[in-house]
Amino acid sequence: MRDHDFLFRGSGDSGQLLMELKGVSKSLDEKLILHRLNVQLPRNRIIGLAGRNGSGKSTLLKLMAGIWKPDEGRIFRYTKRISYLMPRDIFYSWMRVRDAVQFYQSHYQNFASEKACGLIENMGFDRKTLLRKLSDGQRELLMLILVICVESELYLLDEPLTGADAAFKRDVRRFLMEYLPEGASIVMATHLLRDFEQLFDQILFLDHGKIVEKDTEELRETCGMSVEQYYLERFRK
Ligand SMILES: Nc1ncnc2c1ncn2[C@@H]1O[C@H](COP(=O)(O)OP(=O)(O)OP(=O)(O)O)[C@@H](O)[C@H]1O
Repeated sequence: MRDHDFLFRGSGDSGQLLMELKGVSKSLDEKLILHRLNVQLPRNRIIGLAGRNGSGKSTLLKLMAGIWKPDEGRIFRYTKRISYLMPRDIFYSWMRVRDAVQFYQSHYQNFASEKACGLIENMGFDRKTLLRKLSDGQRELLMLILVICVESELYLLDEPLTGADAAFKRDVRRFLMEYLPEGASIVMATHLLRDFEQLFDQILFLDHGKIVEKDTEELRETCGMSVEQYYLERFRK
């Protein structure tokens, strides 16, 4: 297997795949960001996406989401039910929690309103609160709840949590395990490897435009390393 190839072990059956990238390259402002990537996204996996600042994580997620097109190569999507959470939310500051819910209700046919309202209440949100009065962590959590409640098969999450405290992150891990629709997959770009590695089945590291894939269980068992330790070793230079 070439270093930049990510091939899910035992796969090859596109029926079990949600997406496949073949030879995908992308340049921005004439700078090569992603170079001939081969990526397969299977069902029922939580996949971390890691790499240094500027390594191309957001670029890759935008390509997967169909927001940007590759310069070279092809992306095969085997599902149309893809939800993308961008790193910054798009809501106006005059909006309240209930307006954000309504925005999702009116924009996404497959938005599970009842589930969203229940979760929002369970997580302690008041529907009347102005979004600008929420803390960064609360706002991130709200956006995550809304996006997970769009019933999808693939969730592309671009740094969903940056301002969350430890207890919050624990709640979010539980929330993702519990409320992710059956068989759905997540690709989550994050710098918070220590916080989320227990959640990840696999991890994709972006390194100089290429991808290195690791099975997290294998890393722990065979190499005796956590994802974060591996990352620090590999990206030391
Ligand atoms: N719209 C754009 N136009 C030109 N260059 C861009 C654009 N967006 C990103 N870039 C550049 O592409 C490279 C990859 O950016 P990207 O945002 O994908 O990285 P990232 O891994 O998500 O970074 P971070 O971890 O800091 O969020 C960076 O060098 C960035 O400056």
